[in-house]
Amino acid sequence: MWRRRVGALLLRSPRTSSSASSACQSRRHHLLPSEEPLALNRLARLFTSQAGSDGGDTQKPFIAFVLGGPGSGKGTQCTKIASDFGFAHLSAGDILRHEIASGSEKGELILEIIKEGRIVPSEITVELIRKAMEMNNAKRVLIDGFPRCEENRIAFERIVGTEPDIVIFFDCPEDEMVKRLLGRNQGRVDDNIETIKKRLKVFESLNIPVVDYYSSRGKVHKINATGTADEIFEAVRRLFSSLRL
Ligand SMILES: Nc1ncnc2c1ncn2[C@@H]1O[C@H](COP(=O)(O)OP(=O)(O)OP(=O)(O)O)[C@@H](O)[C@H]1O
Ligand SMILES: O=c1ccn([C@@H]2O[C@H](COP(=O)(O)O)[C@@H](O)[C@H]2O)c(=O)[nH]1
Ligand SMILES: [Mg+2]
Repeated sequence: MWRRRVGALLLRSPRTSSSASSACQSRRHHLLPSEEPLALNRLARLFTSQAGSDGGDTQKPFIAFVLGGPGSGKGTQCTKIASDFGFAHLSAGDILRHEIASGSEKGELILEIIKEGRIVPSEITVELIRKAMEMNNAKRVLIDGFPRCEENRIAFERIVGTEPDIVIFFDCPEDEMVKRLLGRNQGRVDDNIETIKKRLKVFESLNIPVVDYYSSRGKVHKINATGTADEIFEAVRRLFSSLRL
């Protein structure tokens, strides 16, 4: 049942991508039509490998997108959710930084984009996330810091063939986010005031529309991200305890 739906979604023409692509990246970054059957095969493997004890039927993982501005505390809260609620934590930013560290040609392109606070082409990020999901083979997945823009969202839904079950949105004032980022001290190339300003602009103009889209579909859970990490996690804990996982 699930795989049939995946197939239908993958074979669907990308109806909305042309209008969304200009808002995020140029169209040359879309998957070529000839690549789609390959994606379908890979995806069939992904969800076939998750057959549970329900007679071998494929089982879709529970997916939570975790969104919020730079420094809103997504990574901090995801670590806690993963540990208390048994989720795999896939940070899109970490996955991209891992690709940079691998020394690949793709990594060089990613590094230049991250330094400028821009958004990496959708097919690069979605493919890396898809691979990470396949390797994790988890039944509950947090996807931290993705999708960054409408084009990312559409590419994920088309290539992975599903929507998130829920979207967590950490709502934090800009001055607090800037303070946290400048104090993070993890040697990130984008934790400097020039890049932070660009990231905040990109967040407002491209990421908020994704939150609005999922709000209109009733999927967004907004969490006040001010206060201590433990105080915020109390609200997060209440939410996750109320979910039927
Ligand atoms: N509630 C909080 N109060 C104060 N500092 C916090 C809080 N939550 C996280 N931090 C700190 O703020 C910094 C940014 O947090 P974190 O890395 O979790 O944010 P993020 O949303 O993942 O950021 P990015 O989008 O840049 O990856 C870290 O140094 C973290 O320890
Ligand atoms: O889906 C994504 C996620 C991240 N990026 C780029 O990486 C940096 C850092 O991301 P964090 O989530 O803050 O770790 C972000 O500013 C983007 O440049 C991306 O392009 N797409
Ligand atoms: Mg983070």
